[in-house]
Amino acid sequence: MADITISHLVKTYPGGTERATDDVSLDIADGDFTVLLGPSGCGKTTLLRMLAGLELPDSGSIAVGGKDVTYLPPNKRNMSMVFQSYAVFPHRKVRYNIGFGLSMAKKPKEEIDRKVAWAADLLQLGPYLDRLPAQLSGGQRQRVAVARAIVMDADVLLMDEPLSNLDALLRLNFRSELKKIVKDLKTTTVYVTHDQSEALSLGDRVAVMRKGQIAQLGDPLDVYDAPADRFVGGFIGSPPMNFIKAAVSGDGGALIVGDQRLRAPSLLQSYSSTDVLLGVRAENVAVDTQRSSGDVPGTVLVVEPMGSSILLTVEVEGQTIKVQAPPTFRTSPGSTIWLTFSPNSMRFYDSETAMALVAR
Ligand SMILES: Nc1ncnc2c1ncn2[C@@H]1O[C@H](COP(=O)(O)OP(=O)(O)OP(=O)(O)O)[C@@H](O)[C@H]1O
Repeated sequence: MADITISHLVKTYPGGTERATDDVSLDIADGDFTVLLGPSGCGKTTLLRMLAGLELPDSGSIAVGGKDVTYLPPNKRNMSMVFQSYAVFPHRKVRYNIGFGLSMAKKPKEEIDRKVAWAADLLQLGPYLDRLPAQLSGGQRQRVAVARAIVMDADVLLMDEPLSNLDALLRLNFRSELKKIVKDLKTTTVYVTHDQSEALSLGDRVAVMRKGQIAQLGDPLDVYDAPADRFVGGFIGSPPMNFIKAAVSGDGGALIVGDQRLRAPSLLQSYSSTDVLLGVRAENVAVDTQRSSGDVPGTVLVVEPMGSSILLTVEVEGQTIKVQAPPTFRTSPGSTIWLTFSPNSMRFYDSETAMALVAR
């Protein structure tokens, strides 16, 4: 069993004024693929490096399989790490690079050969085993780094932005390959990225980090569908979630957006006479050129055909939002269109704290 229990990890770098991780606690089940996601500087690499033993926390603890590893050196933790920079030895052949960790661990040659062949096969590196890294493409070099990590039979696989040096297409292809490989291996994996689409596609769970803390932890689709606060809604999704200033009527029955009154969901009944933020995803706004079927008028500012949809920038009651219209929808800048917010996909946030409203 290689479940991970992270408890109250605090880390401030020497000379730093802010905590790089600020009381982070996280439980990761055996075999789970957990993604740490967040903007630059939010502390995800620091958390990963503390898991690896490359940094020590000021306080808090890390247990793997029930064993406290907080202050163990990296080589005593049975973890493998894949870095963003590949970190392959340039003057050594692919074969040597993949088997490096096993050689260091003084494994028998026969075992090293067998595992290198297995990993090379899995990552389609068989034909390149006798090449030098410089004779490989970026994607192939990244595969070598992954192969080197998986031959180790580690309890935990740690990956720090492993796809960030690849171009967009390669990244997309390798992402799905990586997902399949890690799923087959069933190794507990912690993966750091600032790319929200990578987090959504790869993770069993995603921990969205902000300023050294976990802002939300959950199934990627749940986090996408119901962000815990405005920060998470704005960070996950492309385009980000729309946040529209609104108010609840005095009787709690209506949601007021500018001059428009919409039926308020039952959640809002206990928030009568309160200013709220309405959160709605671009794909959950229906559009029509006719008033009859729409609730709220908007003025089209920008029309961007995306192939499978049309992305509209629309001004609604003095606020700008993004709307994803079907590819057949025809409009032009300056036109008035009618919008309907799908009731089940409306989310509500406190207008001051920007935290999701809960039933009360
Ligand atoms: N070696 C270091 N010395 C001092 N401060 C550091 C060091 N490494 C990171 N920090 C600081 O700690 C905070 C968290 O950094 P960290 O690298 O963990 O963030 P991150 O989310 O991984 O960012 P990125 O995506 O840019 O790598 C930042 O404010 C950063 O400036």
